[in-house]
Amino acid sequence: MSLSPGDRAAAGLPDDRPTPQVVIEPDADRLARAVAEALVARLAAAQAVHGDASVVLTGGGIGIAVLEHVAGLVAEPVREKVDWTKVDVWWGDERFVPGDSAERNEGQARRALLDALDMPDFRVHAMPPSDGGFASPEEAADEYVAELREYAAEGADLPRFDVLLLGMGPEGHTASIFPGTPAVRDERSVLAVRDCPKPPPTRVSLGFGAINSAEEVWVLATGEAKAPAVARALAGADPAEIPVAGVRGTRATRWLLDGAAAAELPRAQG
Ligand SMILES: O=C(O)[C@H](O)[C@@H](O)[C@H](O)[C@H](O)COP(=O)(O)O
Repeated sequence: MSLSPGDRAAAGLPDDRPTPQVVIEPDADRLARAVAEALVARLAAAQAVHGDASVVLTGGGIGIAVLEHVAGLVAEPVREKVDWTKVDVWWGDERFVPGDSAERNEGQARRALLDALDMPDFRVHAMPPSDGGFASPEEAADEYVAELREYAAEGADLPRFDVLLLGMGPEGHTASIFPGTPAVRDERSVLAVRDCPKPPPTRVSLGFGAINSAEEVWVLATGEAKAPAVARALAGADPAEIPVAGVRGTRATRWLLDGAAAAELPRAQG
């Protein structure tokens, strides 16, 4: 019998998920290009098995750069094997600001890629904006819980996530789970986040339960400012202090780094 990671933890058993893999590209642009190619291949493979595919997007510089590179691949149809009408797009976190704000991860992703794809609206699962009919981030989080459930298999709360992309901050935050905040110990799949140290302060985020349900979790990091947190996370830091240390896919966890972000890893990893 195979136990879920949560059941294993409750039974005091060690985590049996695959060891994280580290991939290092020389610079941010080559990293974004390599991740874009890997993402297209992963989504095509998921469609070959399931008929459809799903990806969870992140905001942040490298997350959006990856989408721009995917848009470049889409423009080269010979290389592109994804049926974008059969890809569900979710978000790992979102800023609770008006829908037309430049701060929205959704808007950035639309401009970088989604607007260029022929995707049906029902496949694009943006987290609600502050002017979207939900008075608070708590209500917006509840709405996202309901949307996730609607796309889940019978009896489940979460749909299948084939790939979940995450950025990270220099202090180790990921999605909108920040060090030392209540979110690090919150079991719910979607969280309202207030007083976020990185502006804007009010956000909606997936929690660890939802993030770690993904088949593959890909952590993207570039630049020397991220190097200390990358090294601490991969050395097994407490997720309450370095939240990105707490992310794991059920089938794979990949740390996709540029040389600067990998600079403080021990030789065997870097
Ligand atoms: O809403 C956000 O701010 C992001 O989702 C956040 O988690 C981001 O991915 C990291 O802060 C990395 O951002 P950079 O790649 O821009 O450093």
